Amino acid sequence: MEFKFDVSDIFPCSIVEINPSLIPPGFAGDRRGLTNVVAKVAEVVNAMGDASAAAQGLSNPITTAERLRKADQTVYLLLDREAKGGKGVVTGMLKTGKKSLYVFDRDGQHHHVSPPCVLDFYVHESRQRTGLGKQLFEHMLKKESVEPAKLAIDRPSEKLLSFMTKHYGLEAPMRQMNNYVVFDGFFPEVGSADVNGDTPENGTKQAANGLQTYTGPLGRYGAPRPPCSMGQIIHNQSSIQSTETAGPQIASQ
Ligand SMILES: CC(=O)SCCNC(=O)CCNC(=O)[C@H](O)C(C)(C)COP(=O)(O)OP(=O)(O)OC[C@H]1O[C@@H](n2cnc3c(N)ncnc32)[C@H](O)[C@@H]1OP(=O)(O)O
Repeated sequence: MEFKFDVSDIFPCSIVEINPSLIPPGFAGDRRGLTNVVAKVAEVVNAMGDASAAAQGLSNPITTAERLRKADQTVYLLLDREAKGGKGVVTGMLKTGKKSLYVFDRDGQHHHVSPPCVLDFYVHESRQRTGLGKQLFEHMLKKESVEPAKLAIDRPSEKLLSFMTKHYGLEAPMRQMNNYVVFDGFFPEVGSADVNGDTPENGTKQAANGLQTYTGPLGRYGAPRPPCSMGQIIHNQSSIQSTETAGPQIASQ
């Protein structure tokens, strides 16, 4: 995707990470330069978010600069810095972030997890199926030190499911009520150190990696029931407590 300004001037390498500050890596200008560059980064993020939404048939973009500013998420941008006579084009975008989720495994056991998630992923139509998606995804895996099977994916398209099968051998997605998908390997093996934890009275099992297995009653959307007795409410004892964020997200964003 082309922009009216030179993207190769703003972004110093072929894959850049954009965090909520919207300041590109390596920026070393004055205050006015900063305002200018942040506006350009916002324009790129918004344009890639719009293109991704259009490619997925969504009426609203999942990725916008405004949303990124408010969330603890990362947008990775892939560039061809040599294209257009050195002006550069943006060829791909991948957004990740941690989410507090309830997910169930193949045995129907519910878990409360805060995994790294793939939230939005797009490669420009003119460059799809040329390996750029894999290049961007591999970069993210390395930066976030995560294995593909440990990711949760928000509303994956058929193309992305095919991508996960082709490149990482991940098949038979476990589709969740919140529209996320996880694969075998997401949950720790039974008997591994990860699932050995205390079982407190509230029916949750706290694992070493923060994964909680919930064995109590489930409420709407398959989530554990909120505190129901006055005693629980007064003493702020919910049925389950997140290790990562205040409230688990049932619906995707
Ligand atoms: C959480 C989410 O973001 S869900 C939404 C994911 N994004 C989209 O569906 C938007 C449109 N698609 C795309 O932007 C891209 O195709 C991506 C991001 C899914 C993959 O990026 P690419 O650069 O095409 O991937 P890459 O070239 O590394 O790998 C190719 C593989 O991806 C899958 N794939 C890519 N395009 C397609 C397609 N049109 N139809 C089916 N599978 C596809 C296939 O497995 C393909 O392998 P193959 O060509 O041997 O069949």
